[in-house]
Amino acid sequence: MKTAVIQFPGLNRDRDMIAALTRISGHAPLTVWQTETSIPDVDMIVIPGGFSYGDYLRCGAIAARQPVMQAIREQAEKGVMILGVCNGFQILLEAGLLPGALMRNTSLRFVCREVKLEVANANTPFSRGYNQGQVFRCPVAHHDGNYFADEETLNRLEGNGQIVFRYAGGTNPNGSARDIAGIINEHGNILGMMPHPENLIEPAHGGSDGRALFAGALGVAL
Ligand SMILES: NC(=O)CC[C@H](N)C(=O)O
Repeated sequence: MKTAVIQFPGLNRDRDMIAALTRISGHAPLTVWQTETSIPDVDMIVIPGGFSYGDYLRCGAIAARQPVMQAIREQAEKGVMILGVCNGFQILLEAGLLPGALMRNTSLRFVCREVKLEVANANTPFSRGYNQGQVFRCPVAHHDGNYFADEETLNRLEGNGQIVFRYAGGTNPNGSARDIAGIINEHGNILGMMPHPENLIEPAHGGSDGRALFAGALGVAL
């Protein structure tokens, strides 16, 4: 399984993502800078978290308009798996690759803590490493994680099984509609999620609940 990690100025979780992908797949991902207009053939492209362009304008808005996004769009159309985590999720929304928006947390504070996630749909390439309904631990760290979409869109996401992860056990940290933590596109190859599974993959992190996401997506053993 070959992977690529996209880099924008201001991201800070790219190193964690590269480490997670390397440890779990056994291969270092390619790194692709935002000015590239093509992406070599890989099985999964990851947009990691952080503060691209200092979160100016809106989180992810400037990154979403850089040249590499056209290349991501082309790969997505070919069916390549695209994963956006946190700022990566914000970028996918700003690029129109996923529906809805991420607004300021209802607390108006940056929230850095652990939450519980429930697998609302285990039948996707990104969640197949978990069981349907499984609840697992995952860290979050963001100030704009409050997922919003109009009722019609929320109903459609729900009806199609496009809500993949939900905050569980009253741990919704940001006010997201219907406790949404992660959604997938209709075609089933683009996933955006606010929490950071790459930060809980080995005992030194205090647990390895995030590992199944990558192992499942990459088709490797846990
Ligand atoms: N960890 C992250 O990716 C943070 C995303 C974004 N900068 C926010 O705070 O909402």
